[in-house]
Amino acid sequence: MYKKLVVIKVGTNVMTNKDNRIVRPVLNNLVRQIAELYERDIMTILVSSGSVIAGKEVLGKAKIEDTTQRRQVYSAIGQPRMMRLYYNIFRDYGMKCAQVLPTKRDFNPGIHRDNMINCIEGLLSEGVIPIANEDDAVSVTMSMFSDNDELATLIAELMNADRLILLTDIDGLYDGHPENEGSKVISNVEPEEDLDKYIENPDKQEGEGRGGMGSKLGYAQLAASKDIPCYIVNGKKENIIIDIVNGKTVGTKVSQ
Ligand SMILES: Nc1ncnc2c1ncn2[C@@H]1O[C@H](COP(=O)(O)OP(=O)(O)O)[C@@H](O)[C@H]1O
Ligand SMILES: N[C@@H](CCC(=O)OP(=O)(O)O)C(=O)O
Repeated sequence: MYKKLVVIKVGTNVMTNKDNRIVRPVLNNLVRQIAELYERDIMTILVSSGSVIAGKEVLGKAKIEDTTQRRQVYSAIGQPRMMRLYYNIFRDYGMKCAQVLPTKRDFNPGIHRDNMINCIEGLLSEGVIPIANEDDAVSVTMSMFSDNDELATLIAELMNADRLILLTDIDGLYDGHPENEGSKVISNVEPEEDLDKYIENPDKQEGEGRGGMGSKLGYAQLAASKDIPCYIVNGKKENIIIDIVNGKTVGTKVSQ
């Protein structure tokens, strides 16, 4: 069995370059660190975005006009591509991974929730890394998470994780516009702190992910309020996950 459980969420922006192409070395680097944790008996549940952008890479500009249907189609094409990438990289590290695609209603108390716990527990007990993403192919409006930061927080809570790590494309939460020279990363945040004034509204194109720093911080604070320390850190940095687990001060830590 394992000693600790960590939930790691990787956003679309982390795994793509400025042309919105998926950068494989970023995924390699992520899996390398998960494999290192595994050797230390720390199991990971990976929550990975990327299916929409992976589908867009294949299909290009779609003829479908309805934005919901377009997202469903991109994701249905992209999700198996993401899993093929992960499957191959995990195999290179001598590890196994598996796919879990929940919708929001699966978290309501009841049989779906119990089944999901059962499956994830089974995978972890076999040393298999569960990779979760929202089931974008079937979840629309009511059954959608606001974004994968919400999914990661719900999974961390569901599985009593010891830590939640939200990998993004920036060093943490800044105390001003991230591009202003004077802005600095806030190292520690408490669950009840109101930091809305620091959040810049996102301007995202289709496939570039959902949410934004505001919702990320909100979910990090929610996890922290349930006694799960959460880290908002730059997933493009080489050893960021290992640094957190080794107790280094990196990015923004949200905790009680
Ligand atoms: N105060 C802030 N500090 C840091 N980032 C911020 C802030 N306000 C807005 N942002 C934006 O939030 C983005 C990260 O959120 P998001 O795009 O949702 O990431 P992800 O795709 O990883 O979930 C950053 O790239 C940055 O442009
Ligand atoms: N489920 C979607 C991503 C949704 C999402 O939350 O994206 P992001 O803000 O990049 O974490 C996908 O796989 O493309």
